[in-house]
Amino acid sequence: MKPTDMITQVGSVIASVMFAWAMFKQYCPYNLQEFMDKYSKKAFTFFYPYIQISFNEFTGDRFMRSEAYSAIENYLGSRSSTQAKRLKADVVKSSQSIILSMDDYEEVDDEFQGVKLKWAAGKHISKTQSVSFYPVTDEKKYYRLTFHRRHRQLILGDYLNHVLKEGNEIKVRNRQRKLYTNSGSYWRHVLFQHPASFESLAMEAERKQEIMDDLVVFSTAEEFYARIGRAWKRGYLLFGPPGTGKSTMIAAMANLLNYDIYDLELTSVKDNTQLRKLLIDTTSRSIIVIEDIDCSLDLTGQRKKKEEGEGDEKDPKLKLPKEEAETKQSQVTLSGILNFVDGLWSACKGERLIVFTTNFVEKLDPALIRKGRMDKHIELSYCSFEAFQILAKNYLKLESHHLFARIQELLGETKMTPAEVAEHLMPKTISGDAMVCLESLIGGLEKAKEDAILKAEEEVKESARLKAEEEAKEKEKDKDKEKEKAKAEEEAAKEKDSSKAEVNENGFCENENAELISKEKK
Ligand SMILES: Nc1ncnc2c1ncn2[C@@H]1O[C@H](COP(=O)(O)OP(=O)(O)OP(=O)(O)O)[C@@H](O)[C@H]1O
Ligand SMILES: [Mg+2]
Repeated sequence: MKPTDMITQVGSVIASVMFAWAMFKQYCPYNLQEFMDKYSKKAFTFFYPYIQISFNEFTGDRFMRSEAYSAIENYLGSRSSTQAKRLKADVVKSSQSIILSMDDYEEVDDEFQGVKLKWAAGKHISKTQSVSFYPVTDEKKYYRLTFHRRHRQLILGDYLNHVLKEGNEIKVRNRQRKLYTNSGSYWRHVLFQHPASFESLAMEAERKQEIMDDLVVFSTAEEFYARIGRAWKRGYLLFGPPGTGKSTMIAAMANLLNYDIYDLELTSVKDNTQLRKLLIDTTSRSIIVIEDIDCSLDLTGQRKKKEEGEGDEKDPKLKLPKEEAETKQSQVTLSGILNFVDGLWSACKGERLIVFTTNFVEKLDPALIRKGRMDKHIELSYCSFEAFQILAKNYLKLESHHLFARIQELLGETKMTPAEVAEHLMPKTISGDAMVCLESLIGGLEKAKEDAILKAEEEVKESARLKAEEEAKEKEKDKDKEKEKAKAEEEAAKEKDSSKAEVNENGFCENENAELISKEKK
C-alpha cells in the first residue's frame, strides 16, 4: 500500500470515530465528556502518527489574503496540473497565459528529500447572519498539509521555506507588471505593457551586454548585499540628448528583470514628508524613476545659495519653475531627495533600482550623482553605425544592404539621434519597401550634414562678426583714449599759456609798481 493511500484510510477511520464521538457527546454527562475529551485527544495523537497544518486563505482581522496561501497556490500549480482531476484556471498577463490550480477537495502528493507529503484543498462553509433576500454563505478556503511526525523538523523548516520561496518566484514570474505614477501622496497604476527589450535597443553590443550583466548580477545578489552589509539597491544615471533612448532603456530594464516601474513626478510632490510616504509605499522588485531630474529640481540652487550666503546650505530649496513653484508650493528639497536615496534604501527590504535621467548631466549637483548614490552612469548618445544596424534589423528586417555603406559614411560625418533614425525607418509605403526608408534616411542624413555645415559656417561668421565688433569697439576705445589724451594735452597747454600770461601780467604790474616807487623816490 502506498503511504498516501494509508494516510487516506487512516483519515477515514478517524473521521468515523469522530462522528461516533459527536453522537456520544450529545447524550453523555458534562464531566464524563471532559474526561473523555482529554483522553481521546491523547489516544488520537498516539494512534495517528501524522501531523496536519492548515493554511487559511484569509488571516487576521483585516481580511488580507494570506501570503503563505497564495505562495502555496502557486507552488502547487504545476503539481496540480499533472495530478488533480479537477482544476481551476485563471488568466494572467493580459490573457497571455493560463494558471492552473487544484479545485476544492482535490489532493496532490509532493516529495521533498525522499519524504512523501500530501496537500489537500478544502473549505469551511458557514452561513452568515446578515439579513438578505438571498442566502449568503461564507467560504473559508484552506490548504492542508499532512506528513509523518518523524519528519517534523525537516518539513517545518526546510520544506516550508522551499515552498514559500518557489511559490513567490512563480508568483513574480506570472504577475502582470505595473507602471505607477504619483498623484499627490498616492500611487495610481496601469498595467505595464511596454514592448522594449535590450535586444531591440539600438546600442553598441558590448556596452549593452555590460549593462545587462550589471542588472542581472544585481538582481541575483541578495546574499552578497546581505554579507557586505549594504542595502540591496543600485542607482543608475542615464544621460544624453533627447531621443537617444533613455526612457526606452528603463522599459527594457523593467522587462529584463520583471520589475514594476514607479515613475515619480517630483513637481507634483508637495514636500519631503509626502516624498517619504510615496517612497515607503513602493514595493520590492521595482524601478523608481525620476525623469529629467534637472528640470524637476534646481540643482544649482545649493551653489547659488552658498554664493549668496542665504539660507541653510544643507537644506536648499529646489527651485521649481517659478509659477509652478508658486501654484504648487512644492517644498521638496535636494536634501529630501538625498535622504530618500540613502535613507529609504537602507530601511526597506527587497531590491530596488533607482534611475535618474537628464539631458544635461553637467547641471546636476555632484552630491546627487556621486558613486554610492548613482552607482552606474550611462551615456546614451547619437546613433552609431552599429546602433543603426540594430534599428534596420528591427524596423526593416535587414541585415545588410548596398546603401549601408553610404549610411555608415554619413553617420561618421554627422549626428542624428536614434529616435530620428527610427523615424526614417518607419514604413513609408503599404508594401513597406525598405529601399524607400533607407533613401529617406540618407536624405535626412545629407540634410543634417548640410545643416551642420551651414550652422558651422554661420557660427564661424557669427564669431568673426563678434570678433570684428570687438575689434571695432577696441579701436573706438583707443580713438576715444587718444582723443581724451589730445584734449588733456590741449588743456594742459592752454593752462600753461594762461599761467604765462598771468606771469606776464604780474610782471607788467611789478614794472608799473617799480616805476611808481622810483617816481615817488625822486
Ligand atoms: N537607442 C534606441 N534604441 C531603439 N529605439 C530608440 C533608441 N533611442 C530612441 N529610440 C526611439 O525613439 C523614441 C524616443 O526615445 P526615448 O523616449 O527613449 O528618448 P529619451 O532619451 O528618453 O528622450 P528624452 O530625453 O526626450 O526623454 C522611442 O520611442 C524609440 O522608439
Ligand atoms: Mg525620456
